Amino acid sequence: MAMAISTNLNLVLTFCIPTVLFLLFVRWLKKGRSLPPGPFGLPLLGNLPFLSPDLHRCFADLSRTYGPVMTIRLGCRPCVVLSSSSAAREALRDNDLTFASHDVPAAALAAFNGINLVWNPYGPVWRMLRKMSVREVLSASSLEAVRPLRRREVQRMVETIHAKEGSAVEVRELVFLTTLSVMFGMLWGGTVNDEGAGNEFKEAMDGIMECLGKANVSDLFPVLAPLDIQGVAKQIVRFRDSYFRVFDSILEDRRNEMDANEGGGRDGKRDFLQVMLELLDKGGDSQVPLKIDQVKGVFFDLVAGGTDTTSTTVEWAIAEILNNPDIMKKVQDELDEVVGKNRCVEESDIPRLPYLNAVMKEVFRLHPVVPLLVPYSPSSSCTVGGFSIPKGTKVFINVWAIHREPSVWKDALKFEPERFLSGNDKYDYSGNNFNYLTFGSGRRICPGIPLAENMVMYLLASLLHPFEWRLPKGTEMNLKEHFGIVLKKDKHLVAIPSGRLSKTIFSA
Ligand code: HEM
Repeated sequence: MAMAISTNLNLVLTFCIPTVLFLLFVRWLKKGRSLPPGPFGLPLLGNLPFLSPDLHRCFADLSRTYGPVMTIRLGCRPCVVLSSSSAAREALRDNDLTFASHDVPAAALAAFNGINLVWNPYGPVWRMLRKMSVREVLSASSLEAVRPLRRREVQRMVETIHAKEGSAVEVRELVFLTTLSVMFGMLWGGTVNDEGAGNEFKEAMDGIMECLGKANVSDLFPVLAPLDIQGVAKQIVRFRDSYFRVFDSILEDRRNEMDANEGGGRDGKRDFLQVMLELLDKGGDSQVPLKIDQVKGVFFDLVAGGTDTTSTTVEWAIAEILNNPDIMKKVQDELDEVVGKNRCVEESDIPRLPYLNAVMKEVFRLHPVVPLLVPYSPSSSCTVGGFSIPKGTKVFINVWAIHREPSVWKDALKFEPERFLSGNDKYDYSGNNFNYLTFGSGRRICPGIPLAENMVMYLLASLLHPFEWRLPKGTEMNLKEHFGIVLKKDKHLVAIPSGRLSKTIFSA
């Protein structure tokens, strides 16, 4: 009897399991048939074993074989990569409402479920949070109101560099701390240096960004997400909690100040924190209630979204300029002509620096720091390039590849700011020119464009007007990229500054 049961069990194991696996495989293949073409992958693992870590490059190479609308299987998940301007236009303009929500990675879901801007689905909460951020922080009038703050922080950076003349400086770190201070100042009047909050916040933010950048089994095999096999969800929640603690202490200080000033803000100013707290006390705007966690989520988005991107762009710019001495000379000649040698650059000089502006545009083209944008998740099935894309597919838009398309960009791989000097108007940041999409397009286009444009120009001018830069002896320029949510330099740029203007103008 026992032997008969064991034989039956063996039969089941020998025939049924392979049959079930085979049927699952056939279903998986059939399901994929209506999707755009793409490289053949392995069952379960998909194309994972064959992809290189530089996803933007790897996707660009594959799209030359499989076309501008291509399927890639990341583990169990079929994803679609769009690599041409016409495919991007079809998604982000012709199907803008369908492409109005981002795909939410498992780690982001664990830490920010519904509380921030980037990963909130399109709808009333997202609209309210975005409206608040633009109106109170990123609009022209809000930015104008904090011009002195940017001036103070940029001057601080210049002083720091003066103190380090002749020694090696890590450019990105300096610029990062400056942009972080600007963001802190704009949001709640803090700075990185004089508040203990600065370092703790930075640590928590770095931790969260690192977790978000990890290849997470939970994203590749969503059925396994509840197990959190690598512990990424657990880690990110720990970092988020430590960010929340920093925020709570800032909040408590502000509440105390408000009580002491009978509801008024710090020094009578209404910064973003103040506005959000007043709104919170009112219970939200007329349609949507606001929760304290959403205030924390949006703060995080603005700081994280504004600092890494800006400082990485400036680092790429200085690297390219150092690599092209002619361009360095043209930038400095323009600065000397417009600003002169007897005063510091001011923000008001920026509109009169067309060559530097062209340099910035060329950096945005050749080194778009968000190379695949923030991946999308179509809210219903749709058609792009004649292929159907099912609802909920993760869709990447390879801006990095679009910006290097040889039929659009002459000498596409060359760093050539001059291309933006004639016909400059053709390439702005509105997201209407689908050959040039550094800030994305459509409903999710970056809301920080005016600040980003202003900061990149002001920082570059303030690095290049007062200083000459050279590489440390025995080092060579390395323009290799390191793929991540933000496309960084593989090795951070280290350069040596030396003064080119009289120091007395900086103490004036
Ligand atoms: C060089 C600087 C910057 C670049 C290249 C950049 C690029 C981008 C890109 C590509 C997106 C995604 C767009 C899409 O999904 O189509 C984005 C979204 C976003 N950016 Fe920026 N950004 C920069 C600076 C800033 C700044 C300074 C802020 C604010 C302080 C900011 C805040 C945001 C936010 C909140 C989102 C999410 C918007 C949403 O989902 O509705 N960014 N950015």
